[in-house]
Amino acid sequence: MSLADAELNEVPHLEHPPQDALALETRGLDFYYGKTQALHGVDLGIARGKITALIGPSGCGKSTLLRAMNRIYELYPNQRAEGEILLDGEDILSGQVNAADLRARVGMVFQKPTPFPMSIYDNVAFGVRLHGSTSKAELDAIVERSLRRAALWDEVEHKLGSSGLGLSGGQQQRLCVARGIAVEPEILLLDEPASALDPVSTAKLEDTLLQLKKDFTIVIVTHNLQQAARIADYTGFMFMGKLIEFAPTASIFSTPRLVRTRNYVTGRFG
Ligand SMILES: Nc1ncnc2c1ncn2[C@@H]1O[C@H](COP(=O)(O)OP(=O)(O)OP(=O)(O)O)[C@@H](O)[C@H]1O
Repeated sequence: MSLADAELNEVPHLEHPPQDALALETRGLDFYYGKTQALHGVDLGIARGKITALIGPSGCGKSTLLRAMNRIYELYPNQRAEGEILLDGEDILSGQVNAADLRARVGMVFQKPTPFPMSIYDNVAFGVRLHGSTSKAELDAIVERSLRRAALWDEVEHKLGSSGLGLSGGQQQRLCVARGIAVEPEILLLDEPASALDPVSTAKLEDTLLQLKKDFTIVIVTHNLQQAARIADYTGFMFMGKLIEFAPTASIFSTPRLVRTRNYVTGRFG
């Protein structure tokens, strides 16, 4: 049952998971593109072993927040984050955490499938090779396990030497998931991973993510509200660079506390 308009309010409502359940947390996170501030004091808690969805209108800061979590923005000039991002309690913005190590712990899958121009096998092995020496037998096992977990093994096991670019869009995206999890990250970030996929490939990717949350913490940015409702345990609603509502997904969709969240999830603006 929805709350009456009078009961909805404008004060941010953040119902985060308990502190000891958090894999990652942002505290007072601000983000700047040059002089433009794109995030304003974001406090967000990401529960370990769950799927958290970030939703909100275009330009509200969803991708920016995601990109802060593994400091990928550092690869671009004039982008900076201020505040704290705690990964297992350690502040990754403190200057003490090496970027390469961080990105092995917090992997990312982008909106458009981005297989490297190399074989399916080498795509998955890429990060593992980068992060240390592994025997051929170990590498074979990691590649197979990662492709199985990404629900792609059955479709590619006989063509591991073929180019990753020869796969369909949906397969390419699952290949990127396999590449991301091959290094056993703690957290997998996905930025609109299904936006370029057809409904069948989208359903497959969603099933894959539901399987993966047994082993990984997942954060997904999506425009697709049904997708958030289907797969996310927690959902955060962002508006103009602020996280204004955060709660278990069912509450966000059935009993949103803020007028803006209600209007967005019921399709009144977006
Ligand atoms: N490279 C950039 N340089 C300057 N401003 C940027 C840059 N990238 C994003 N912004 C601005 O930061 C704000 C947040 O953008 P962001 O991409 O995080 O939003 P979003 O919620 O992910 O949007 P969308 O749903 O359209 O992808 C926007 O106002 C955007 O214009």
